Amino acid sequence: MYHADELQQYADDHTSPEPALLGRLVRETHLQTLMPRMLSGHYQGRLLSMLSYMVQPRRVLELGTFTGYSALCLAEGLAPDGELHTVEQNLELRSRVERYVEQAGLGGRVHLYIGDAEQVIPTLAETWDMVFIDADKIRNRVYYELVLPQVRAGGFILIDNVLWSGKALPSYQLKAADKDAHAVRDFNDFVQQDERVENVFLPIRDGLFLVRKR
Ligand SMILES: C[S@@+](CC[C@H](N)C(=O)[O-])C[C@H]1O[C@@H](n2cnc3c(N)ncnc32)[C@H](O)[C@@H]1O
Repeated sequence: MYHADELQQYADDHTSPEPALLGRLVRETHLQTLMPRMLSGHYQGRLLSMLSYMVQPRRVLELGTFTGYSALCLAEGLAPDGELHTVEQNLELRSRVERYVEQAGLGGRVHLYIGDAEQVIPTLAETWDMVFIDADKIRNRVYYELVLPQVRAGGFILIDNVLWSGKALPSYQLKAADKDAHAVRDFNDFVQQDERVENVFLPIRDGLFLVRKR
């Protein structure tokens, strides 16, 4: 048998390197933000990029931009006329995201909205090929129900942190007051019985749900 850390190291070592621009963004995020571990990082970022190249989406929606790491990854595989729309509630993150979007040559194709995702989603009159839900986990279900009608049949919703540091697992003794963890568990169980979609739970990093609208 092998240790989980060794497995992750091996997977990292056999995954294409992080583009230099993203490496700079990671460094800046660590130096200048309070919770740098929120960004997707090398391994999951390369997976998001790969999924984007596979789908070649025309319209991507992201909820929870943070410093823009996953947005840049998801934008890599956009169709030639594709656009990524990303929503972030923290105004202080705006200038950095916009700077990196420009440096990535994605100006005009990545649209950042500053505001609460629940308020912004209904204002976006788009049909999404791909949605990445990575904001406040307690509202995963709210976001899922808001975006699902806007996702095209056969389109994808990805949801991050569905393991919630292992607290999603039934053997973990959850405190009644741990509302985030209960919400993540309830959401995961809900998706599993939702006949509108097909789903695969990937136990990578902090858990990534792949959901396809039927
Ligand atoms: C886990 S981080 C996103 C990480 C980013 N997707 C990445 O992989 O690099 C979550 C972000 O969601 C934002 N957020 C939390 N609640 C939100 C809300 N209601 N509406 C919009 N953004 C929100 C937070 O400010 C934070 O920047």
